[in-house]
Amino acid sequence: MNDRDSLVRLLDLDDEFVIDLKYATSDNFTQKKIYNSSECYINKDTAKLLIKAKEIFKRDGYRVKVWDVYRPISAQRLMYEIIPDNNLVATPPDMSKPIDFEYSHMNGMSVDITLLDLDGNEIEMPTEFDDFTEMAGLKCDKIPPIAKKNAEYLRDIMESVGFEGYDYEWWHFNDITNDPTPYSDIQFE
Ligand SMILES: C[C@@H](N)C(=O)N[C@H](C)C(=O)O
Ligand SMILES: [Zn+2]
Repeated sequence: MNDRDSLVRLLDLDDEFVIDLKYATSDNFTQKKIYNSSECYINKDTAKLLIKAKEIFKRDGYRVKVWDVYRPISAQRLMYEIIPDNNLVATPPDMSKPIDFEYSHMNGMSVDITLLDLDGNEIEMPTEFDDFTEMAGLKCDKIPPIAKKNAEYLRDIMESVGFEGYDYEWWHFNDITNDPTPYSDIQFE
């Protein structure tokens, strides 16, 4: 299987997700459009977990909005040049050396998501997407109670299906269930 074969277009598997790929617009922290396509691609096994979570959210009266999943290595490099802090933007790999692959956006195994109510409004969360302040971490004691409760609910459901939440960003989840596939640099058109 080549790198491309492990990725699928999320909406081809399930059309109930709301896709709002921020990096396909200039409305993101880089202030540049860094993806050519606004389609969301994801590792096909990670997609199964995300669909499982979506079913639970749906039962509870929410929809899932997806801000980012697969991210080409070159996009990761560009982001890291702007914020060179591995806690906030993962350090891009040196592909000339042997690598132990992990879950990552660069193999479509990390997802950045939030929840919408049934009217399509984002529910209250601790911060906006890619707000790189301490408020984005669920351990921050300044988060308003409703936002904290919502973000903990999001995390608890995601963890119940096989993702792991991330201490620095309430919206980011890693697939810790499936074997990591290689990173790739595919620009979807
Ligand atoms: C940039 C932000 N949305 C994000 O995904 N950060 C994590 C740490 C990453 O780059 O993998
Ligand atoms: Zn992320």
